[in-house]
Amino acid sequence: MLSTILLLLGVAVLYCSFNIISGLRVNIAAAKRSGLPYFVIPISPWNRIGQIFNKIWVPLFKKLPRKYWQDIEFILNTNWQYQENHKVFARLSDAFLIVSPGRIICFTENAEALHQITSKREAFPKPTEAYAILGQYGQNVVTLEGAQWRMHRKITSASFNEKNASLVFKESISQTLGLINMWLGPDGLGNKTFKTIEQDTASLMLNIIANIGFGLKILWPGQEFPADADPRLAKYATQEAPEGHTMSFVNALARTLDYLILLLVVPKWMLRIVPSKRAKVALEAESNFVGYLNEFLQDKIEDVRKGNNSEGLDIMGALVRTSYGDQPENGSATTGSGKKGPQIARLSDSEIIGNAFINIVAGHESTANVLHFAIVELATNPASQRRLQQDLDNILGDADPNTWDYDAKMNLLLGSMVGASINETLRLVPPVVDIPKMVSPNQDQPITIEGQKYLLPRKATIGMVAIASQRNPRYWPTKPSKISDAETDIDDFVPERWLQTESTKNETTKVEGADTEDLGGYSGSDTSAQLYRPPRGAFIPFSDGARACLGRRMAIVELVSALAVVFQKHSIELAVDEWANDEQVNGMSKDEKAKLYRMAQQSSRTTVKGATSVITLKLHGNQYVPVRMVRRGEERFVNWIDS
Ligand code: HEM
Repeated sequence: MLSTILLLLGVAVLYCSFNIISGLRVNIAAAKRSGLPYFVIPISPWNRIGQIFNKIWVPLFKKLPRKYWQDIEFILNTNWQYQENHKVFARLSDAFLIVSPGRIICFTENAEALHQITSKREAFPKPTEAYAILGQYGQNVVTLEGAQWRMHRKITSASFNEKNASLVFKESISQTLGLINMWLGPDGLGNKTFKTIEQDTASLMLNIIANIGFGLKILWPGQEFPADADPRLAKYATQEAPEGHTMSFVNALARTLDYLILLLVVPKWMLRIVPSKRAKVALEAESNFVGYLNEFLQDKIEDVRKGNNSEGLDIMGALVRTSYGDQPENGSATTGSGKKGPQIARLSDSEIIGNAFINIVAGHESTANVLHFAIVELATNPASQRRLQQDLDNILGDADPNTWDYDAKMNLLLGSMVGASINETLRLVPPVVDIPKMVSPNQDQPITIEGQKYLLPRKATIGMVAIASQRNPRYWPTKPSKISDAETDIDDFVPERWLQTESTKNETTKVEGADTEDLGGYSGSDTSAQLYRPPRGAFIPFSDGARACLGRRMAIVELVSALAVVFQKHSIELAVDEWANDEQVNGMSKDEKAKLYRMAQQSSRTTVKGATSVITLKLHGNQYVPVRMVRRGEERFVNWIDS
């Protein structure tokens, strides 16, 4: 008996070893054919099990002679895209392959290559398995490919139009005024240190998408539920758990997002039995959140059946109408099943919930991260903050934000330091650092870099390392760094670089076989015509092509309005409490204050460098940059530092 077990084990080990070795040989041969530099690694950096057992196999791998791992040591760090970014490509090549027995990954930061990849959706589709985490509550426009994706994209994109962008502008202004009230405190004077800027910007963006996208009114502390609002929506608004729930809607969503990976990776039955507080909170949050979404779905079905229409993007209404309305939504007409007559595409309830979930998540976390980093960077770089305020004075004067006109002001703001600061933040700390694609399984695909053709192996995964091309000095105007001994300021926050318009580097090469179908969503440029235009492919914080971000115009409008409202009448300063209290600061000379602020600037820059990418790039754990909001004219530092 024992010998049979041993024999079977031996055969299994031999079979696995054979598969590993032959897989590696096939992949190395394909990598050689590609013409790109390649590096061999025993376990793919995108292998989930490899990631979990990182601490075991990596030290073993490093026991091999240095020459086998020194070039690719960076890849063993899961946060390398943000920490190393362009430096890796400068050392290795604009595009290179990482070859393991199970997979080939092509990492590239080359703008020409990135432009070709995003322009040809069928040759370079999405590797849908990488999106499993976002499909937990139902398949949706982010997690699908092919004909199903096309159907979801057409249905969801209908709401993202320019008419709704002006509603987003209005709502963002009103919500940001609510946030400012909270930051200034009950006496309205501000100048108190707060450490919650990341959570607060997340609340702001959640309030905006919940209201404008779903008609849900979430309240700031001290606000009351409007008397004329639909009473069915009151339960989403409160900070307390309403009847039938053990957590408020906002809390359930925030905790579900915190534990999204845990909820995906660990089976539910295991989470139920393990004696862990995290597991308990994760399950409670998820059950509350899914409960809210289901109740919301039922309310919307009732509305659609009664013919009630909501204002705004009404994303849930658009989704529900495809399945429960008489008329299919724009573009959802055919599934191409080959039967006579057009087939009406209908989303299942789980797909409706999946798309609602993805729009709430995608619609608030990324935008909140960008606003958070933009405010922190402007506090860290007072000269840029002052220049931004000058532009705001010229464009808006001291007009009440509630009277700002979208058509008259939006383009002016986009072409000013406001647009420049948003772009610079997206360049340096984009929420998505590495956008995954793959080579179609049918055949190898050619790409051209500087006139040279390369052949990307079929089925290879692609990492479009946006954050590296966005820090490649070849594509950007630079000057010597003012804050470090680096040769250029490419890694520094310098929004002023966007104000240089004389560049001629922006000619776009025509991509042969590029997609031509209009699949909805905003098709204009991400950057204002008044600002620097980098070469196509070098600036892709929202990705590009048919699968570019659906919400990019909405995000830009939210960010422009929020920054304009915050800085029109207020300044943001880094808090210095760690080194001196208010009384000590008041007694300091200018030189002493400048020295003090330099310490805060240094500390802020170090904290921002510690951001990590878990779904999106942000400050995880207990990291934060403490700041103060003050009324303009009452600054202690930012009205003169670095002048
Ligand atoms: C600054 C804010 C944002 C950034 C940087 C951003 C970035 C991105 C990126 C890089 C992608 C492509 C992801 C991939 O291919 O894997 C994407 C897709 C998407 N984003 Fe955004 N996003 C932002 C805000 C928003 C907002 C506000 C919404 C909606 C309200 C939204 C909805 C979506 C959707 C639905 C997709 C999937 C599109 C498709 O695959 O067809 N995003 N976003």
